[in-house]
Amino acid sequence: MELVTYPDSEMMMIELAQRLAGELRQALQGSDTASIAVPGGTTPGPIFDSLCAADLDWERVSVMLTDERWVPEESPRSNTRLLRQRLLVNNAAAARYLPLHAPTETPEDGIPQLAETIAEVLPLTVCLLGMGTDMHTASIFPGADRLEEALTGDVILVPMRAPGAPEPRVTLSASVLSGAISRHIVIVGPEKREALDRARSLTPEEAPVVAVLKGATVHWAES
Ligand SMILES: O=C1O[C@H](COP(=O)(O)O)[C@@H](O)[C@H](O)[C@H]1O
Repeated sequence: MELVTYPDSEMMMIELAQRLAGELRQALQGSDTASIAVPGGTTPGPIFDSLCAADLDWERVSVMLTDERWVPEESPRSNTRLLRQRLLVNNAAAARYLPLHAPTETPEDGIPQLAETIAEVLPLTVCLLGMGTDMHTASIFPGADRLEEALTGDVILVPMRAPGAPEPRVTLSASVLSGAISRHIVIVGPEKREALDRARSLTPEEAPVVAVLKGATVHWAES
C-alpha cells in the first residue's frame, strides 16, 4: 500500500481525477475498451465533477459503482443517483454505464443479470474505493451476513445486509475489487486516517478494507 497525503481535499479530488483519467487514457491506447468502478457515499462527488470533463474516448469506457444500496434511484441514498448527476454528464455522458441496481424487491433477484453484464468487462482497468470509519469498503461491512463470501468467494456481486447499513446492499466482491489493474482508495479527515492505520493490524473480517489494501494507493487529506 502506498499513502499519498495532500494539503487539502480540494486539491486531492482534482489531482486524483486527473490520475484516474490518465490511467484510463493509457489503457485505451493499448486496448479497445477500459472499465472503471467508483464508490458512492459522501466523498467522491468532487472527483466526479472533474473526471466527467476529462478528454477521453468515453464511448470505449464502461463505468460502474463499487456497490449500491437497494433503494430506488430517486432516493437521496442511491449511489446511482449520485453517479448520474455528477459523473455520467459532460464528456463522460458518452460512457457505457453498467448498473448495480435493478427494479426488483431484493438484491438476490436482480444480481444474476447484473453480474452477467459486469463479467464482460473484467478485470477492471481502474477501481476507486471509499472507506467508512467502521473500515468497510464498497459495501463489504464488518459483521455483514455474507461477509465471508464477499471476502473470499469466487463471485462477482454479493448481496449484503449488515448492522452498519440501513438498507440491503449489493457489492462487488473483494476478488473483483482487488483484481483491478489499478486500485485507489480515497479518504478525508483524521477519523478515517486513524481507522486506516488501525485496519492495518486487523483481519479482513474485522476490517474489510484490508482485503483491498495490497497494491492500492490510498489518497488522504486532513480536511
Ligand atoms: O455506504 C457507502 O460508504 C462508503 C464510504 O462512504 P463515505 O460517505 O464515508 O465516503 C462508500 O465508499 C460506499 O460506496 C458507500 O456505498
